[in-house]
This record gives sequence, C-alpha cells and structure tokens, in this order.
Amino acid sequence: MKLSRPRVEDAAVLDVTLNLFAYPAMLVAHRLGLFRQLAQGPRSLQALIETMQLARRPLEALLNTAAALGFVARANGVFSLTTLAEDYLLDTGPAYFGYFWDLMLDNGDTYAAPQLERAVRNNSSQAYGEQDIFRSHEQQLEQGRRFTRAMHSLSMGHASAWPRLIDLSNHRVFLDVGGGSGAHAIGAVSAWETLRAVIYDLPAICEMSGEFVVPYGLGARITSHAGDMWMDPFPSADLHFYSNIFHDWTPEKCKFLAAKSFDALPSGGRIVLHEVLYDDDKTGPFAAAAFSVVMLGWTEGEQYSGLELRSLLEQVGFRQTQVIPSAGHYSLVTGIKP
Ligand SMILES: C[S@@+](CC[C@H](N)C(=O)[O-])C[C@H]1O[C@@H](n2cnc3c(N)ncnc32)[C@H](O)[C@@H]1O
Repeated sequence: MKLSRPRVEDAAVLDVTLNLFAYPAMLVAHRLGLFRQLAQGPRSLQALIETMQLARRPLEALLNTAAALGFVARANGVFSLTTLAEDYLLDTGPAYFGYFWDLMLDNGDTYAAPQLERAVRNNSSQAYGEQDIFRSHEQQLEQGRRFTRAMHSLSMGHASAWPRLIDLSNHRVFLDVGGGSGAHAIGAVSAWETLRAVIYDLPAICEMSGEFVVPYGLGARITSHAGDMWMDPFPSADLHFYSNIFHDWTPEKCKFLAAKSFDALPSGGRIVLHEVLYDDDKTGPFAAAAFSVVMLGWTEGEQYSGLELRSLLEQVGFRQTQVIPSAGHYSLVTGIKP
C-alpha cells in the first residue's frame, strides 16, 4: 500500500470519541460531590484524595477534565472552583444546574449508543421505556418532580436574563404555558412589577409548582391553572410565554399552539417563545443540532430556526415578529396580535 496523508487532520473525529468520556465524567464528578468539596476552599490533590477516598489517577483525570472544560482552576498543584462552577454547580448558586445533570444520570440510556440508534431507526423517543414522558409524570409523581426540578435547573439562569431584553410594561398577565416549576414566571414578575403570572400545566405539575415559587416570596403574584393545552381553554392573559415547549412537538402541533394563543390573546397581546434556535440555514450552532438529538430520545420534537418560528407565528396572524438573542444558547421569538 502507498502511504497517503489525509487532506485534513483528525482532531474532529478523535473529539467525537473523547467527548463520549469527558462529558459523562463531569456527571460523575457531580455525583461524587467533587464540586461540593471544592466549595469549601482550594484543595491540593493530596487533600482531595484523602477526603474523597479516591485513587490519584481517576481523581486527577476528573479534575483535569473539569479544568479543561472551565469548571475548575489548577494553579501550583491546588484546585479551586471557577465562577462558572460556583454559579451553576453548587446548590447555593443562583442557577444550580445539578438537578438537570441528575436527570441525565438517572436516564443514561437516552444517550447510550444502542438506544440512540433505536431512536434514530424508529423515530421514537426512548426515555422512560418509550412512554409519553408528560403522561408518565402525571402517574409517577416522583419522576415528574425530578423532571420539573431539572427543568427549573436549566431555566432559572435564563429566567433572570431574558425578561430584561423585551419591554413588557404594557402587559398585565403572563401565561407560562407548560410552565413547569414556573421558573420563567418567577423571572418575568421579578423584572416587571406590573405583571402577575399564571403557570399553566398538567394537574400534577401544577400541584408542585408552589414548591418552587414560594421560596421566592412570589406566591401572591404567581398562581397556577391546571389544564391540558391540547384540549382545555387557556385562562385570560395578554402575554403567552412558551419556553422549551415548541421543541417538544412537531411543526403541526406547534402551529396548533400558536394559533390557539392567537385566538385567546386580545388585540395588542404578545406571544414569546424561548428556545435554542438553529441558524436560519441550519448549518449550526452545535447546541441546536445536539439539542435536536436530545429531543429524539425524549419527545416527538426538534429544535427550530428563528426563521421557521417567525414564519409559523406570522402564518397564524401574529405581526411585528422578531428574534432576540438571549443568554447562552437561548433566544426569544416574539410577535404581537394586531
Ligand atoms: C420541557 S418542559 C418545559 C418547562 C418550562 N417551560 C421551562 O422551560 O422550564 C415541558 C412542560 O410542558 C408541560 N406539558 C406537557 N404536555 C402538556 C399539556 N398537554 N398541557 C399542559 N402542559 C403540558 C410539561 O408538564 C412540562 O412542564
């Protein structure tokens, strides 16, 4: 055989392999309490070996991976948490993400290659043994609570960011459709004094939403309304908000929801969608493509582009539609009913 040199280097193909290990390693570090240990102050490797009762080799591999991903700083043999880890990986932080990682740890099947292959071949979700996840939550309350807590984990940081990017001063009632823990209702009413909010979700989830809202002292301004968005009417509101909802469903079902909101809103009412968006030509970003793969395992939905969601809102009658980039990988898509 003649030796021929590849035209490009192999980093991208090796990265696919390496990331199979690096990302779950952070879930393992989280489960072992590594970030909690470092919350007590900078620690040497030796001190961590002793307190965590782990051998040097695996512990250092976890720490160095955490350092490479920006969660831990290593200086002169001493490890400490970065701001990123303090804010997102400690349950005392403003936007603790750990419950989302717990959900991933509990449902490792959804990102294991055999299940992913089945999801791809059959175009069917795999979580909870291929059951409809939201119906399961109505029957398995602890499962519903863990999921709702995970969504709260994902959403609280964003809920403190997006409400400042859009003028809601003319609105009075914020309907958080599929609102779960009410994370976004908490963010919206905290930013806009004149707003009150209603969390609209399935009955079992509405019953637990108070657990999340009350600690913020917002029980008087945020109520819940149990209903099924496919068949029950929406309570009266002049602002409909959907976060991580459209990506759960097919384009036809998204259009149904947009039209239902259009019919329910008064003239001047607003719809806001909060999603991780594809670029309009779907060449990226990576986060939207990867999130679509997550949706394969959990739901019947996928990520959409800003162009797709704007056009969907316009098809049902909304005007003045716009896309507003928000925190991290998230954006808002909004429109007004004329
Ligand atoms: C992916 S979670 C999003 C939660 C929240 N909006 C957030 O971003 O944190 C989807 C939510 O939709 C709710 N949901 C699913 N089907 C529903 C239905 N038929 N009617 C009302 N809510 C529903 C679920 O219970 C869940 O709380």
